[in-house]
Order: sequence, then structure tokens, then C-alpha cells
Amino acid sequence: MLSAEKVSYRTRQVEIIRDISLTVNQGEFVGVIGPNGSGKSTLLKNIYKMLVPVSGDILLDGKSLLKMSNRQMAERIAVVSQESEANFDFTVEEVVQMGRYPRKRLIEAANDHDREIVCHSLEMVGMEDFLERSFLSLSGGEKQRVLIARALAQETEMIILDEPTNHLDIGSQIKTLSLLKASKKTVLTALHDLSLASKFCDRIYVLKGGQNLCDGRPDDVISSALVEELYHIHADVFRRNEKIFIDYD
Ligand SMILES: Nc1ncnc2c1ncn2[C@@H]1O[C@H](COP(=O)(O)OP(=O)(O)OP(=O)(O)O)[C@@H](O)[C@H]1O
Repeated sequence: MLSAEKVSYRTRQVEIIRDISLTVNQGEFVGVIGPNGSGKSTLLKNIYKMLVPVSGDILLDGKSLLKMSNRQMAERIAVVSQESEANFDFTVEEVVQMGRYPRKRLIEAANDHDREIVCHSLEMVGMEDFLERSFLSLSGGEKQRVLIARALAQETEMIILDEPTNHLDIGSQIKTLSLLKASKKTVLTALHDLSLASKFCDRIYVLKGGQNLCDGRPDDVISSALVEELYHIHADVFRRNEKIFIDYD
């Protein structure tokens, strides 16, 4: 189980998130939603150690993640961040192969097993025909799918994703979230789309102004009032057959 305990982060000038606590149980699919600038990426970066909280702690099975080495963390948690990756001209195969590094010794070459996993991961995101293409030549959505394949190739029990559906067309959004769900991995992901969040997440955390506004099952949390409070727009939220439908005015 992963938990963030009263995590705060600030720069010298400004407080960005304050006292956010969150838990992700094994096998759960947990979403973080909230308007632009509400602190979703900052929270995730504090969790996956790209930033160091000014107070609070991140625990993985009760042990502080902040005290683990990056390699130890990478054996347990794969990350798909929003930062644009690799400005060097790697092939798609090489980028996905990087997901295998935490499983290898220093300068140990990829073996047949690694190559099999790389190919299988690319198949899972429908990018198997791009193996030899230059990563930099891909479209935004293709790059995103390759980075998700790299996270899958890491064979971790948990994946943290920052807006994984960015750049993806609606078909790829559904396919990507479905494959993450079907993988039975523990997933923590920032999402913007409330319909997708309600369809895929077991629980969601709602951020506003760098604080946790509320959390719970999507069905209990997503409402017209919440949409109004977060985004200052009106929406009707319907529930039918345990599904949520959102009609924005
Ligand atoms: N290094 C920094 N210095 C100053 N402000 C920062 C810094 N990093 C982030 N911020 C600000 O903190 C706020 C939260 O940013 P963050 O990227 O976490 O939001 P977000 O919820 O992920 O937004 P989005 O939905 O637009 O991706 C924003 O207002 C951002 O401008």
C-alpha cells in the first residue's frame, strides 16, 4: 500500500500543496482530479520523488519512500510523467528498453527475455509496428503510448501516471485506461476528464487550491455542485445503471 501523509510542498516564494493525505491500496485504481493549477502534478511529483516535500512523508508498505534509493523505488513503481522525455534520438525499442534498467545490473545488455517484454508491452499499447522508429519522429499520442509501454515493461506492481490521456484520441484514451485497469496493477493517476475518472477509478481525490477538497468513490463525489465549485460551470450529473453521465451547459 502507498500512502501520502500530510504532504506539503512549497517553493521559496509560494506554497503549492498543503497537508495532502492519500492512500492507494493494492490493486486499486485511484484518480486525482482538480482544475488546472490545483496541485495534481506537484502532489504526484512529491510521491514519485521528483520533488521533496517540505513536510509529511510518503510510505510504501509502511516504509518511507523518501529513504529508498531511486532504483529500489523503480523496482516497485513505474512513472509516466508529463515531462517531455528524451531529447536524444532513441528508437522506440530503446525507449521501452529503458523500462528494463531497474531489473538489470549496470551495463548488462538486454537479453531475449527483455526483448520479449519490450515487444509485448508495445503490443499492449498498439505500437508494435513502431519498434525501429525514432522516438522524436512520433506524434504526441504515439509518444505517450510508447511511454506507457515503457512503464509496463518495468513490470512493477504499481504505476503512477500524470495525465496519461493527454494527446490521446478518445479511442486511445479508453484503450489505455482499460489496459491499465485490466493489468490489475495498482494505479494512481491524475485525470482531467470526469467521465473517464468515474468510469475507471475505484476512488478519486479532488484537489482545489493545493488542498484535498474531498475524496471517495466517484459515484459519491462527482456532482453538479462539485463541477460548479471546481470549474465554475454548470453541469447536470445523471446516474443510471451505476454509471455517471455529465452534461455540461
Ligand atoms: N516551481 C514553481 N514555482 C512557482 N509556482 C509553481 C512551481 N511549480 C508549480 N507551481 C504552481 O503551482 C500550481 C500547481 O501546479 P501543478 O502543476 O501541480 O498543477 P496541476 O493541478 O497539475 O495543473 P494542470 O491541470 O494544469 O496540469 C500552479 O499554479 C503552478 O503554476
